[in-house]
Amino acid sequence: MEAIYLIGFMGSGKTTVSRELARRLNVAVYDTDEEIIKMKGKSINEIFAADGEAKFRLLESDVLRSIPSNDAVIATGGGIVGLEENRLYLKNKVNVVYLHAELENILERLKDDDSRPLLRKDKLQSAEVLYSKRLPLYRGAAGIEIGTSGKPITRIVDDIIQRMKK
Ligand SMILES: Nc1ncnc2c1ncn2[C@@H]1O[C@H](COP(=O)(O)OP(=O)(O)OP(=O)(O)O)[C@@H](O)[C@H]1O
Ligand SMILES: O=C(O)C1=C[C@@H](O)[C@@H](O)[C@H](O)C1
Ligand SMILES: [Mg+2]
Repeated sequence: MEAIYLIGFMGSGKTTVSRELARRLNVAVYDTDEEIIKMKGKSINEIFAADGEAKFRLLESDVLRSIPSNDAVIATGGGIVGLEENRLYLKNKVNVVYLHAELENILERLKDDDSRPLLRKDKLQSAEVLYSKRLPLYRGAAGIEIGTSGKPITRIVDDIIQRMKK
């Protein structure tokens, strides 16, 4: 099976959906954020604070390329589409799924979660700017778009399985 790459904004459900989707398809699951956390032995907040976002992006790009592109579901970080080299890498993959959620839903999902350095409470205005900037990048990189607002995880997984190419 060609790997399924999940892309989308923070809180769109990539990590949550990837686990259930991999379980259903009986394949391995990877998460670029988790791989980076394991590699560095630090949280994303700590990596951003100590090394800066640019360094994190380089690591993320390396990690994306190190993950097998067969028999796997891959949850990516919300900012993976920031670098052109990653957009081009994903463009060549068959199953790139953009999980779409309205910003309003995202902020509600993440209101008690402070693990994302680019979505701090004092930065909500910039979240809107980032969301608008990223939207066309996700849509440009993905061959499949799945709406997630108001949908339970099992339904999102069903929708992906129905639309994936083998
Ligand atoms: N369809 C959904 N309905 C309701 N809550 C959801 C849905 N999808 C995800 N969530 C919740 O939103 C939160 C964030 O989800 P998750 O960590 O999977 O997002 P993510 O896309 O991996 O974000 P990031 O880019 O920051 O890694 C979790 O608490 C999760 O339970
Ligand atoms: O959207 C983003 O830029 C990010 C999303 C998360 O998955 C993490 O990769 C990190 O918090 C940055
Ligand atoms: Mg995630």
